[in-house]
Amino acid sequence: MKKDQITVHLPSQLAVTLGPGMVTPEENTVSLLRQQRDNPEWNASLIPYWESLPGFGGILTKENMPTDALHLLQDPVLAGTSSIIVHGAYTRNVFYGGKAALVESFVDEFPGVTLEHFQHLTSIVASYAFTFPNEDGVPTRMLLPLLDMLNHGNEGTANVQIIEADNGDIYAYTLRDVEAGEELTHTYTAAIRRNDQALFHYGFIQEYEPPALVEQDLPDGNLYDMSSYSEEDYDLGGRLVTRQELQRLQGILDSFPTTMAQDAAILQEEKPWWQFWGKEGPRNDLERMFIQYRIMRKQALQYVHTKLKDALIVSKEL
Ligand SMILES: C[S@@+](CC[C@H](N)C(=O)[O-])C[C@H]1O[C@@H](n2cnc3c(N)ncnc32)[C@H](O)[C@@H]1O
Repeated sequence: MKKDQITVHLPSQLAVTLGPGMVTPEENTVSLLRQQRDNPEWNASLIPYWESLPGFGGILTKENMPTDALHLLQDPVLAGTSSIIVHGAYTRNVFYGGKAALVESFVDEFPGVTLEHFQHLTSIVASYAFTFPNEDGVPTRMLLPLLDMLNHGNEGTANVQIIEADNGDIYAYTLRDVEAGEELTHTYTAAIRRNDQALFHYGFIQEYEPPALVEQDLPDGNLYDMSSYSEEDYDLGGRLVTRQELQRLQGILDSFPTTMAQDAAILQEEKPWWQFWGKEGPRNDLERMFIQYRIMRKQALQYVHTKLKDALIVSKEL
């Protein structure tokens, strides 16, 4: 396909509107469940779409990620008090009626919808939905069949862009020429190029060359916003080329309980089936990813630390 060609055209009536984009995915999920219950014909017409979505365990995000292995991340932010645990608790809290403004009792309003079902659906809403303005210009979250089959590609790599036309129809069009057989990807948000954000919001991580710092390791980084700093600020003459910054990075590196070599060895370990509650050694793909996450994080810190040290030596500050 050539650049600027339409790869998918989704008529507006096929969009599943979930409500305002600025509320929590839990609220959007309650709205989805109500629509499914109140419009059985519409719901039935979408069965092929519902069936195309991942089943239990097929998607793990901050809403439904198991917490017993979070320590493997060696990441007090992701596994700490402001993060995956808190988000999981919020989702459960909504289900158990702790947010009565959303739903007083799931059991009464949605008999048959289990906590597991609600967590799973919320995770899908959080990681599959798009936000576009509705006819009044209000940012609105919606599920877009077909278009949500596209994986994320970082800026510069992604080959399609998704836009909403004035009539509400949604299009994916090519950003460059695309070879036959090439996977189509679009950039969900620029922030996903940082692995803590990718893991938190979408349940995956990516390898980079050169390695990329996670968001929270940049001086003003956090899980919700892009930091105003980047690795280029560690280049010679860059605004992060200071001895204090070198110490800050060293402090983070020193805080890890294992080295990269130890992590690599742990990743290779086969966990005997009887050692289920052992301290280390991955038991499944999720645990493997958690250990890979901490390895990639350390690689990036080490890479940037070396680059910064070299810049300080060249500029005679060290
Ligand atoms: C909107 S869905 C994309 C379609 C999904 N892969 C599927 O088969 O249904 C978003 C989810 O796909 C996965 N995903 C998207 N981009 C990815 C990528 N670049 N690498 C790995 N997984 C990705 C993540 O699980 C993410 O939460």
